[in-house]
Amino acid sequence: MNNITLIGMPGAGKSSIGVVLAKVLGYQFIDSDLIIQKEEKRTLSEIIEQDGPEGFKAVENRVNASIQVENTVIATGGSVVYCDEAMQHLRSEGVVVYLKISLHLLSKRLGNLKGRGVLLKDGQTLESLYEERTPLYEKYADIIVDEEDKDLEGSLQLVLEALKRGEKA
Ligand SMILES: Nc1ncnc2c1ncn2[C@@H]1O[C@H](COP(=O)(O)OP(=O)(O)O)[C@@H](O)[C@H]1O
Ligand SMILES: O=C(O)C1=C[C@@H](OP(=O)(O)O)[C@@H](O)[C@H](O)C1
Ligand SMILES: [Mg+2]
Repeated sequence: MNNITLIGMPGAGKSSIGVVLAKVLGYQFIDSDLIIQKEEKRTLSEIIEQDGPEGFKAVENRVNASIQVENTVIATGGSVVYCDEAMQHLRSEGVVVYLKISLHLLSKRLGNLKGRGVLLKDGQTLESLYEERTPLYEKYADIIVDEEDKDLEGSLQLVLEALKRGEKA
């Protein structure tokens, strides 16, 4: 209960903002990507390579749906919004914050998508992935924080302010 779950595109800052957010609030921090790796005893890229995108989503759903923590900031992987059971669970255990970043900024921030292990269909562009996922992030978000063009500290402040206001999407 009382968890803060961060969702958003890969590179939006869920992992890097999440750990500092937890420090500021006196919360614990977990990154569900790291839990997946620990439980599977494989890296994310190994899981994607060996099990394919659908296999990875099944693992991602199972692991995220079984997270049991309190007063914890949870940084999820960008593809968790394909996992409805996991998202319903995370929503029931606290507030879900969508870290929104513009496609323009994201393209500048992200280098090699494949190298980062992003779940792309063959030939899919970042733009098409962004369009596919945006409605899903919006659907599951209680709060949407637009990072605009802030640095990490600036984005963190925006998240803290939004949480304080308790803005509902
Ligand atoms: N305003 C910002 N908010 C968050 N991260 C930022 C920001 N500006 C630059 N970055 C950089 O973008 C990257 C975000 O990566 P990461 O935290 O791994 O994202 P995610 O977990 O959402 O994939 C980091 O290298 C971080 O330093
Ligand atoms: O968006 C994606 O398809 C993915 C994002 C990654 O996490 P980050 O969002 O933390 O980069 C990781 O879960 C996996 O490689 C797939
Ligand atoms: Mg991350």
